Amino acid sequence: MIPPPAQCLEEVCDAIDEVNKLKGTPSWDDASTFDADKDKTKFRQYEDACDRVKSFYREQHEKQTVEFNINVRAAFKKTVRARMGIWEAMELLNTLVDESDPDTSVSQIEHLLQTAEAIRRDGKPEWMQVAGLVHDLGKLLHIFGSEGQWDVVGDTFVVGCRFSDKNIYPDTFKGNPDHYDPVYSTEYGVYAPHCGLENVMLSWGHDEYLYNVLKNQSSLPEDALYMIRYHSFYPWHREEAYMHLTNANDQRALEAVRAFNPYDLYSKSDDPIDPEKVKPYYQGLIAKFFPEIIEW
Ligand SMILES: O[C@H]1[C@H](O)[C@@H](O)[C@H](O)[C@@H](O)[C@H]1O
Ligand SMILES: [Fe+2]
Ligand SMILES: [Fe+2]
Repeated sequence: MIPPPAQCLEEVCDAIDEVNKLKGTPSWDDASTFDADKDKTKFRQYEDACDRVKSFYREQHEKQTVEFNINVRAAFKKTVRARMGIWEAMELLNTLVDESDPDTSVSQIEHLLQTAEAIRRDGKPEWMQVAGLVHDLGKLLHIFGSEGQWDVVGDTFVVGCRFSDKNIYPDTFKGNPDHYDPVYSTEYGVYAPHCGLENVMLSWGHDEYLYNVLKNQSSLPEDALYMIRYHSFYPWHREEAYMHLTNANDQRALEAVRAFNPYDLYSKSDDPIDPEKVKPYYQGLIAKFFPEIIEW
């Protein structure tokens, strides 16, 4: 049945939800029941974090300049770092211990599987399970030869305009030369008001890298790519910083990322998973959304 023409914004939104339901794209209103029983005060306690986490962020906040971000993107485009499939990439990543993360001591493959399994248990669509499965694979950058962990892991933020004090450890940006730049230190910096996040340079790391690798090498829907690209952008998706740079399209992205976040964060306390047990299931999903070999 063709729905009657919509009268107002609310009806337009309802109509979009209706179409999405038909397509199997979830509406994010009924996002997650998964985090209800989690004690959220146990996660992301940066004030109480160990020195490893604090010094990680000091270094990252001092070194992620506009200049670095322009150069690293140019270098990214020049080469293919490796050729391999998704599962192989997950196994390779397993050697990394993330210095920025106060909440997980499990290996990276386990974190990916815990995220995917939590999404699966909640009855979410296959593409979202896959987003969970791969979302941190960008951390491979560290194995391919990044400068350190500061250009791979951790929360992301905008470069090219004033650093928001909603970032964690905001004082540490005083060590970043951009903090004193006459343009980069202003509210809008190099950006026009509401230019949209796609036109904004986020600090370089596993989100930006993986998004760029997968956008042309998967059949994942746009919402999955938003989840990958913005999952570490806590100052935005949790603290609502940088809203002066977003446009209407980013609203959809925000809903998708917020729907994804509890699975990423709160599954860190779930029971361990044996990769071999779930491998056949996820290899089936991988085959649906990715070519056998990815150019990393
Ligand atoms: O420490 C964590 C970790 O590196 C995650 O992979 C990233 O997405 C988070 O934003 C960050 O806080
Ligand atoms: Fe991540
Ligand atoms: Fe994660």
